[in-house]
Amino acid sequence: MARAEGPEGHPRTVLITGCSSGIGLHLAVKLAQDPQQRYHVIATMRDLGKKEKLEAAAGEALGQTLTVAQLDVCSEDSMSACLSSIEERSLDVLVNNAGLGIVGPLESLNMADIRKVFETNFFGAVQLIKAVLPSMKQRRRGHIVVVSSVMGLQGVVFNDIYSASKFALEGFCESLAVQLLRFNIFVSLVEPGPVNTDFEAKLVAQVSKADFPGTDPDTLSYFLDVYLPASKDIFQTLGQSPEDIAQAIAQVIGSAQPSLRYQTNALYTPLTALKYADPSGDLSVHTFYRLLFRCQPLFRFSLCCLRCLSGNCLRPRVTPM
Ligand SMILES: NC(=O)C1=CN([C@@H]2O[C@H](COP(=O)(O)OP(=O)(O)OC[C@H]3O[C@@H](n4cnc5c(N)ncnc54)[C@H](OP(=O)(O)O)[C@@H]3O)[C@@H](O)[C@H]2O)C=CC1
Ligand SMILES: CC1=C(/C=C/C(C)=C/C=C/C(C)=C/C=O)C(C)(C)CCC1
Repeated sequence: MARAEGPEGHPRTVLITGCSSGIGLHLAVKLAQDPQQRYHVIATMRDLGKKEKLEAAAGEALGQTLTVAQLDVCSEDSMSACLSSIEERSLDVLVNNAGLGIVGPLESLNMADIRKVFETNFFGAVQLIKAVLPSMKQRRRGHIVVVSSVMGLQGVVFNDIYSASKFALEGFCESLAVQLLRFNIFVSLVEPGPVNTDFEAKLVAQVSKADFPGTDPDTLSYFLDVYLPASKDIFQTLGQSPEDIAQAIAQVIGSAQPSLRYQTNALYTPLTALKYADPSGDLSVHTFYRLLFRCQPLFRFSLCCLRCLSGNCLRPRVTPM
């Protein structure tokens, strides 16, 4: 089986979506600053007005091994314009990173916001992958990377829609991988747990503006008083950095025989493993239920232990004002 690398000595062209912040920004910079100069990065974002942060982080790589381009994954025109501008450089690696979060009681979410999450997280990736497949198949070479999530493997309470959008990506990639292997094209799902980027802040901002129509008091209390504080703990205790994820994705891209799945957070894997230990789902549901509703104090204690085990017990805790 041919290796996933490009032709000898030529840098591989990598297109990344969602590079205005977070994981996408860190990955674009990391690949563009590759010591062996193995990559030419096309770092895309939907709003070029936000490119300063990326350009500042890219330093001398800007204009050399890093090009910034506009791409809104929800717009077919934007995608076609971006892809045709790179026609002469056929794409070796596509990283579908762009994504949108949504959290809260299902009754309180409106269908337009629900659809926007699927348009971005799922159909945006589908549209791009569909567009690049013919040229990758023609060249019998390519690597499609999708930034999924632990929530694409195991649902999390009050993350019903977001998790569903990532499950959709998992089923899509799992199916595509078999056919593409025939063409020496690899598909890789990267599944981070909580990552400390703007992602969580955007969710908190959404929640602070929400008035939760159609939600009963008990559900609202479980969400606001139980889930949100526990979720904050999780980000503080288990949260990885966008740099950690960029490093993990760079290794996936540099692999000669990339796998289909890569979880990035060893502390989270016991939770995504539960459903394989008990296919009925009872173990997963009851474990999450107990972690959330039964052992709040113990859960926080166990998170503190996890934090200490992972060597972060000296990490300054930001206490809400
Ligand atoms: N943070 C976390 O805990 C985790 C995140 N993930 C996934 O990682 C990926 C990156 O998220 P992260 O870096 O954390 O968060 P950020 O919110 O920092 O990054 C999300 C990026 O997606 C972009 N984006 C959103 N909608 C579109 C669109 N229609 N077209 C193009 N770009 C778009 C955003 O651009 P803009 O600035 O214009 O909004 C932003 O650049 C997402 O797929 C997310 O689901 C997975 C596991 C954990
Ligand atoms: C683990 C866990 C919880 C929260 C998990 C969270 C909040 C995970 C976030 C993952 C993200 C942000 C993925 C993004 O794609 C609860 C429900 C609080 C309690 C039960 C155990």
